[in-house]
Amino acid sequence: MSEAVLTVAQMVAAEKAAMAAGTSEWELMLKAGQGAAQWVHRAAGGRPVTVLCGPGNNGGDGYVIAEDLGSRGYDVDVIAPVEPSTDTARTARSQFGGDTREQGPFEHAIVVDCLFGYGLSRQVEGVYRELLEELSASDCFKIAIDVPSAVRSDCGSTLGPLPRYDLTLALGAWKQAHFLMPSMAMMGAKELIDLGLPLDDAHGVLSSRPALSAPAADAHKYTRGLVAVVAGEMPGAPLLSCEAGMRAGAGYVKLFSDRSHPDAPADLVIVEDDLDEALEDDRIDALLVGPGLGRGETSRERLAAALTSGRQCVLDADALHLLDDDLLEGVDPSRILLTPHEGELAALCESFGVEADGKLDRARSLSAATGLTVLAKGPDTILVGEGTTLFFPQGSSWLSVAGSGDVLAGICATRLAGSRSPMEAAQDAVWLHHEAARLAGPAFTALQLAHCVKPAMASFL
Ligand SMILES: NC(=O)C1=CN([C@@H]2O[C@H](COP(=O)(O)OP(=O)(O)OC[C@H]3O[C@@H](n4cnc5c(N)ncnc54)[C@H](OP(=O)(O)O)[C@@H]3O)[C@@H](O)[C@H]2O)[C@@H](O)CC1
Ligand SMILES: Nc1ncnc2c1ncn2[C@@H]1O[C@H](COP(=O)(O)OP(=O)(O)O)[C@@H](O)[C@H]1O
Ligand SMILES: [K+]
Repeated sequence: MSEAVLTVAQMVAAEKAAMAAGTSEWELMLKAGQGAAQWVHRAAGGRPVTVLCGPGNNGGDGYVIAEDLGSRGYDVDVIAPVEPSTDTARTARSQFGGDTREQGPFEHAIVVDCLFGYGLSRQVEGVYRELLEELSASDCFKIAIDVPSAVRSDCGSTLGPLPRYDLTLALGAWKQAHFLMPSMAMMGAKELIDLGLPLDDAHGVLSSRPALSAPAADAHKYTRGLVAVVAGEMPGAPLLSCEAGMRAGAGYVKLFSDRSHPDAPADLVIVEDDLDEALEDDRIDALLVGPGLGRGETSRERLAAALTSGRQCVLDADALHLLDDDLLEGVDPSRILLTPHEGELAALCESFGVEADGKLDRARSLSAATGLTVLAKGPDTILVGEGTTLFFPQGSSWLSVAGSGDVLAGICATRLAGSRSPMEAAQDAVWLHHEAARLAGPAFTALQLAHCVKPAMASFL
C-alpha cells in the first residue's frame, strides 16, 4: 500500500483519475465505508454505535458505515442535521435502511464522526458545532472518518471543536493533517484504508522505518565515517552532539574546539588546531556546525570556514541564525542539511526573503529557494528536499527538553558521514531520535537521550 501523503487538490485528482479509469464515485464510497465499518466493528465489538453524518461525501461514508453495521446486527443511531447534498451521498442515504434524527444528544459508547472530511471549507457552527462539543465532552470511544471534522486537511489547523479521538481512519491516502499539529496529536491510532487510487504523483510521503546495517566485515574507522563537530563559544551543546554522534554508528567523532572541555568523554578526540588547518583533513566525511557556536564575528568565521571547506554539513542552532546568501556563495546546496526548529525556520525565511505561512509551506519554500535540505523539527517533523516532503509518525513529547536538538544534530551528522544523502541522513536521524526517546522513557535529560541512541540503533539493524 502506498504511503503517499496528499493535499486535497491531489486527493481530488487521484479520485478523478480512478473514476476516469472506470471506478464510479459510488464504488469508491462503498469501498471506503465498508473498509471503515470493518474497523468500527473491531472497536465496537457488538456495542451500539452512533454515526454523525454531514452533508457531503464524508456524510455519505457515514451512511455506508451505518448500513454495513446494521447488516451485522448492530444497533445504529444515525444523527444527520441535514439531508445529503451530493449525488453519491444521496445514493448512500437511500441505501441505508434505518432512520435518522437531526440532532443529539447521543448515548452510545462508540461514536463515528462523518460530519466533514476534506471538504471542510469554513468555521464549524450551529448544530455541527454543538455535536462536536458534545463529542468532546463525552467519554465515548471516538472514531474520525478520513479526518476529524473540524480539521483542515491540508494544514492540520482547526475550524471548530477538536475532540480527542481514539481512532482515525484515513480513506484512500494520508492527508497532510494526519502528520501536522495540532490535529495529529488528537487523532489517536491512525489507520489507512486502501481504495486502490493512483497515488504515484504525490510529492508528500510518510517516512518508513529505515533498515540500517552493521559495518562491512572489512570496515575501519574511516570507512564508517569521520564526523567533525565544530565547537564555538559554549561547550555543552557540541559535546551532546558528539555523545549522540558517537552512538549513531560513526567510526570516528572529533570535536574541533579551541577551548578546554574537562567534561569530554575519554573516547572523544578533541582537535585544538587552528580550524582552517583542522578542516584540511581529507578524511572528514561530514561536519556539524551550530550547537554552542555563538552568533558573533568569530562564530560567523568558523561557519564560513566550514562551508568553504566543501564538506557535507549539518547546520543547526546558531549556524541557522548566521546563515545568509553571502555564506552560501559557491557552496553546493545539495551537501547541506539544515535542522531548524520553528523559531530558527522563521529566522531563515527572513534571511532568505522567503514569504510563506505555516511550518510546512515555510520549509518547502525555503528548500525551493535555496536548494538546501530542510528538516523542520518539532512535535510534527517535516523533511523537505529533492522535490519531496517527508512526514513522520509522532515522537515522544518528552523530547521537548533542552539539548534534544543537539542530540538530533549529532545523529544527523553521523548518518551523513556514513554515505547517506542529506535526505537519507535526516530520515535515519529522526527515527533514531524517536526510538532513543522511546527507550529513554519519561523525563530524560539530553545526555540520557544521547546514551539511548546506541540501543536505538539495534531496533533498525
Ligand atoms: N470523492 C470520492 O471519490 C470519495 C470521497 N470520500 C469522502 O468524501 C469526503 C470529501 O467529501 P466532500 O468533498 O463532499 O466534502 P465533505 O468533507 O463531506 O464536506 C463538504 C460538505 O460540507 C459542507 N461544508 C463544508 N464546511 C462546512 C461547515 N463549516 N459548515 C457547514 N457545512 C460545511 C460543504 O458545503 P459547501 O461548502 O459546498 O457549502 C459540503 O456540502 C472525503 O473526506 C471522504 O470522506 C470517500 O467516500 C472516498 C471516495
Ligand atoms: N512535543 C514534542 N514532541 C515530539 N518531539 C518534540 C517535541 N518537542 C520537541 N521535540 C523534538 O525535540 C527536538 C528539540 O530540538 P530543539 O528545539 O533544537 O531543542 P534544543 O535547542 O534545546 O536542543 C527536536 O528534534 C524536536 O523535533
Ligand atoms: K470526519
